[in-house]
Amino acid sequence: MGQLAVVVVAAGKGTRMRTEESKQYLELNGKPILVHTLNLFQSMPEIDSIVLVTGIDDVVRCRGYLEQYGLTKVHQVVPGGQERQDSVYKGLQALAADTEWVMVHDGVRPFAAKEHIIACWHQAIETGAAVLAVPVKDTIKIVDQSGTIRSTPDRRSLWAIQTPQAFRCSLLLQAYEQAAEEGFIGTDDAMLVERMGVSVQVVEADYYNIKITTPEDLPWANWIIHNVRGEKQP
Ligand SMILES: Nc1ccn([C@@H]2O[C@H](COP(=O)(O)OP(=O)(O)OP(=O)(O)O)[C@@H](O)[C@H]2O)c(=O)n1
Ligand SMILES: C[C@](O)(CO)[C@H](O)COP(=O)(O)O
Repeated sequence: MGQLAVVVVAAGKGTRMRTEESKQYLELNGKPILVHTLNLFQSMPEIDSIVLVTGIDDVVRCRGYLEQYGLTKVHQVVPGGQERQDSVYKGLQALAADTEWVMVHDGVRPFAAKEHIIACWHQAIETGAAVLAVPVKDTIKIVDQSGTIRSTPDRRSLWAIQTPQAFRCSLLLQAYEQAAEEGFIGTDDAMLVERMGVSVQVVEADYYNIKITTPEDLPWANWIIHNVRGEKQP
């Protein structure tokens, strides 16, 4: 089926978390959040290799984690860029030349379910590109600068997009090259593929696959790790 690699991006500053330490290094049940995320892919036989993208000042610390936590599938640790998109692009450029399939994943999403990750990859094998997502539970409004509601999209067609996002590697690289040439910045990887006119499929996941973003996510993450993922206290 060809080599499957994961690019895990963890070069963000975690501004919205408002902690001194960047959120990917905060401890959850005795280990950094980022290590939980890397362990997830390390433990999956379907994954051949991992490229880790970190802040320029964190490369050495992260290389230390590889040894400390037995993360043997992480073949490259590369410094990221200003925007998430820059970091992903650097990760893609570090992939081995024979990588046929790539998944991009946020370093601060430690709870993606393995069966959903595999379903996402299988969907990408069928159609070229797929992302995990959940139907939105709230009513979403389009609101203008003055705070006035302009429209209410039909909720049945709204999905909250997660990672991993899986692609044929050559397709995603082409999308990133084109976006770079045209100065386009998107908020996820699929957007860059969509704007090439290529269809991206959604694969339904679950609501536990949170992106740890703001302080109130931390107690929720702590609950998930024990009650959903079944980890014992260290
Ligand atoms: N220049 C960047 C920005 C983000 N990320 C990564 O992209 C993922 C999702 O981004 P987000 O949750 O927005 O993280 P931060 O950018 O760190 O958070 P904030 O926007 O609050 O500063 C995170 O794993 C983050 O480390 C990255 O690798 N490089
Ligand atoms: C890629 C992503 O996680 C999908 O939900 C999200 O768009 C990342 O956005 P952020 O601005 O980096 O939080």
